Amino acid sequence: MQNLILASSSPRRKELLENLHITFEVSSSDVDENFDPALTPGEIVMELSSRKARAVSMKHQNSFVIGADTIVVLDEIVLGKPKDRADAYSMIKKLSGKEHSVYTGVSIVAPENEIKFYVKTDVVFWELSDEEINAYIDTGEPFDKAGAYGIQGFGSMLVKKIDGDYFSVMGLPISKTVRELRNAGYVMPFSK
Ligand SMILES: Cc1cn([C@H]2C[C@H](O)[C@@H](COP(=O)(O)OP(=O)(O)OP(=O)(O)O)O2)c(=O)[nH]c1=O
Repeated sequence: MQNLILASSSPRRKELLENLHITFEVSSSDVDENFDPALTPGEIVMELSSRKARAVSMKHQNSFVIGADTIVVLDEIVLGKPKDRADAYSMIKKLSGKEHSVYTGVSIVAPENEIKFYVKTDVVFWELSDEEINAYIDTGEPFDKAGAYGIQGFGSMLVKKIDGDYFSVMGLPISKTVRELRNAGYVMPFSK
């Protein structure tokens, strides 16, 4: 029986994997999320996802461990999670009326190998009034999310257009993740 572990504290990533009705454990560990500013966005999210997966893999040998990391990039500036309300306001204000890219990196540490990849999705926000931005922050939704919004919640109202993978914006490109899990040697049981 192969053991699958999601190395993440994100409820969204857990939900996306649960949709497949496969058995897995959740185990996360704190890793240093600082990165070399010379890296490209794709390299950043692959490096951070790999740190998360490798940290958990050290405690669970012979398992398939999935780590992921999501960032928002606007005009080459990386937006992570907002520190406070003012930071959330400033991020959403910058995103208003513009296109940005969401990068999610995934790393699968398998017993024999490690596979890393990233998915880039372009998202366009409506032009937002200060009132709309403040009302959105009042929902409390921005605080644990890269770019200070969640496309799957109230944040869906901010989004005019998306080009790419919706699930990747939510935090895990589930379809490509499954394909790469198979490539890493994991046998997908399509049972309930
Ligand atoms: C842009 C966007 C991000 N997010 C979330 C996905 C991630 O959970 C979070 C980015 O932070 P991450 O550091 O990628 O992940 P995390 O700290 O939530 O969880 P862990 O490191 O334990 O895996 O932002 C959404 O839920 N919806 C969105 O639309």
